[in-house]
Amino acid sequence: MGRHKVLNTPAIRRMPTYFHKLVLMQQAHEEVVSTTVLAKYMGLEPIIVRKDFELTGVKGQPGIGYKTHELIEAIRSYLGWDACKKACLVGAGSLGSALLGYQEFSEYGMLFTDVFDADPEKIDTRIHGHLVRDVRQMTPRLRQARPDIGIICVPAIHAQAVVDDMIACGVRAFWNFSNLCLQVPPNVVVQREVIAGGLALLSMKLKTHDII
Ligand SMILES: NC(=O)c1ccc[n+]([C@@H]2O[C@H](COP(=O)([O-])OP(=O)(O)OC[C@H]3O[C@@H](n4cnc5c(N)ncnc54)[C@H](O)[C@@H]3O)[C@@H](O)[C@H]2O)c1
Repeated sequence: MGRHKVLNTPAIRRMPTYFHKLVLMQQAHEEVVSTTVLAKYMGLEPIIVRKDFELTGVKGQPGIGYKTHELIEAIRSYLGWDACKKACLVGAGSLGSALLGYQEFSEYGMLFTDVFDADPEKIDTRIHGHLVRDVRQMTPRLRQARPDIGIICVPAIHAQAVVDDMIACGVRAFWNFSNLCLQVPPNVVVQREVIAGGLALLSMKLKTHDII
């Protein structure tokens, strides 16, 4: 069995927040940034921020900090946002349409190259400029287009079948928005996104702070 590098998930989850703040700082012509400033902004200990930046390979100057543009590029490279990834979205409903309209994905190196749906009302229409194709055309199209990422926005009951078809076409990474834990072979990676998880945490914070 292949050995996988253990990912520092909390650090990876913090990277986009650093990135967005650094871009704002760059726009404000702040050419140098210290870990103390970022740590205060994020409510973290400076040592955590320093260790996170170490992962990217960027070098700061003691007593001065990091060059903002170098840090931005180091984070971009560490996250693989400097390489273009082709994404195929299946299920162009409420959520799928919202994702298709999110312009910033291109800054993170992700481009929508294919969109599929099963609804005759949506097929052959354009959503945020992206052509929606009949899901029955998916297999021949994907064998040719070879997307890097499959984005799953279909109802849970259809998600596994859609993913199985995509795996058969060679798709090896899935961003799963459906309310289903997908079963995939070991050479396939899945990242499940659950907005309800954030809401659950917020609800618990409300409860424990006795706000409601
Ligand atoms: N992860 C989250 O936090 C989160 C948030 C919202 C919705 N969801 C989930 O995302 C999915 C989509 O939600 P929505 O609100 O956009 O629903 P929706 O009904 O608006 O959209 C679903 C779309 O999938 C299409 N579809 C159905 N079966 C298909 C198939 N076999 N092949 C291709 N397309 C097919 C439908 O025609 C429709 O356009 C659901 O599974 C929902 O539970 C998850």
